[in-house]
Amino acid sequence: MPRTLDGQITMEKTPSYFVTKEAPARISAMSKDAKLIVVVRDPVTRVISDYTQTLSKRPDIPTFESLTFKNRTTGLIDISWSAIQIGIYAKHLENWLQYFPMSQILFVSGERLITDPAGELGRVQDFLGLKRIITDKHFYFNKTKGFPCLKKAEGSSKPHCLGKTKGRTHPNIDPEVVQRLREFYRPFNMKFYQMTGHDFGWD
Ligand SMILES: Nc1ncnc2c1ncn2[C@@H]1O[C@H](COP(=O)(O)OS(=O)(=O)O)[C@@H](OP(=O)(O)O)[C@H]1O
Repeated sequence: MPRTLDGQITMEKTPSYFVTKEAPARISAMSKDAKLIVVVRDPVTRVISDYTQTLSKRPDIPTFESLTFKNRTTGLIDISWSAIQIGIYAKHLENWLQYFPMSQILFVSGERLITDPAGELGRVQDFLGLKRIITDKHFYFNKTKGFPCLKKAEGSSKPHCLGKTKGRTHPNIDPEVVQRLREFYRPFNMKFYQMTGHDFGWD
């Protein structure tokens, strides 16, 4: 990681940190004052998104349903599937709270990042102690992409949307399977809302 000069903030992003058991101890050993930012979305949509990403790389993987259930008849969810595990946010957060106080962790809503990117980035800027430089005027809704995009990319005068691997169309999943996943995640979501003091509205 490059050295941080006065007036600079060094940021590092790795999606798997939040769910890696060893990460909190390692990061705390590096810097106890580090601020942690985690983007979380409805774990049910997350697992479908995760599956969509794997499917795009390996079209021969089993169906979503067969990966989700250990036993389809009883509705027993296969919690050994990493895509299911990752969405149990309360469990992962417990690990982090052994090393960091909640005041050093910001959970960004993945849903609001789409519906109100400037609002969510406002929270990020406040959390980092920065002036609110990024505001509504930096974004526009791109109808083709179906997502908000930047009016101007950094160092360029051209608009910029995220790439093709962000915002893929999800396959249709049997509503019964989705319902079962909702039931599975509900208690973990409730616990997560309690721990963070924030209702993300995923039910
Ligand atoms: N502005 C904008 N444009 C495009 N996509 C957006 C945007 N904001 C949030 N998202 C959501 O980001 C999801 C992909 O991010 P990931 O978390 O998979 O990224 S990462 O690979 O883990 O870094 C991606 O998930 P999918 O829709 O499942 O592809 C998007 O829903």
